[in-house]
Amino acid sequence: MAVMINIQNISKQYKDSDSQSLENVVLQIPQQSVFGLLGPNGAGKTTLISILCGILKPTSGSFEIDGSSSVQNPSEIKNKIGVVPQEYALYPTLTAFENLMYFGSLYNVPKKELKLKITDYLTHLGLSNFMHKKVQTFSGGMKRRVNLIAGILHNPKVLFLDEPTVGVDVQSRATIISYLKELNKKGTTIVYTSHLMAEAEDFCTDIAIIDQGKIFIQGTPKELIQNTPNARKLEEVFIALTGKNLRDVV
Ligand SMILES: Nc1ncnc2c1ncn2[C@@H]1O[C@H](COP(=O)(O)OP(=O)(O)OP(=O)(O)O)[C@@H](O)[C@H]1O
Repeated sequence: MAVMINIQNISKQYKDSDSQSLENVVLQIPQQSVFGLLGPNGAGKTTLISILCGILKPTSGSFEIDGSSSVQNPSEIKNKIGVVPQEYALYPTLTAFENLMYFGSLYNVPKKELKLKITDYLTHLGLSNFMHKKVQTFSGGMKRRVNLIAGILHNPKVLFLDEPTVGVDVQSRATIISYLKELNKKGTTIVYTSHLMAEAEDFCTDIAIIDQGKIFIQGTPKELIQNTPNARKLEEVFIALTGKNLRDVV
């Protein structure tokens, strides 16, 4: 197995917190996998993804992406990854096209190439008729699709998505997942978080279940189901490992 992301003993404790949000996380994410990072609320998924994207610094530990080290070559990593955050990162008063021209220019994609790409991606994701409309008039599903395009304009080798289908209708979700599958087929490694177990079971080639900052288990959906007594689907594996207790914290 060729490894795309190698995570070595990452721990994270936020400044104002008395417990660790990640504790000695060790993970290997295979090249060209669709890797699902699953866990209950507060498990540490966003924290881990934010560290891998360079948005947060770990308290200890390091990682490599495509052979580039987070300690020695963080700027090399920046060019290899794309990020689709949970919150919309779009300017509401700009059009979809203007938003994407802005995000593409941050990665120095040449203007002519950028225009062609934006038109192509918006068309593929069913938004060709809305290209020049302001994003503030868009539905949640339309914003999610523009948010996704913003993360892939520079052809990243690895794409991180934090709950890319949250709050969207069935149609938008199907469009997003099938587009991501196409990207993956062409070579992009995808790391994604979700609370939707059926979606993850269908979409992911590999899964890690995280809870209270620790990785519990890693494997293909099939392996995880086969290795859990009486489980027929991923949701049952998830409940068997993480329990039924609510994870509300204030
Ligand atoms: N900025 C912060 N300061 C202090 N603690 C934080 C901060 N951000 C997250 N935490 C804590 O770190 C832990 C992990 O949070 P994180 O957001 O990574 O979980 P998550 O798995 O992404 O949850 P969700 O599914 O709700 O998005 C939680 O206990 C959370 O309260």
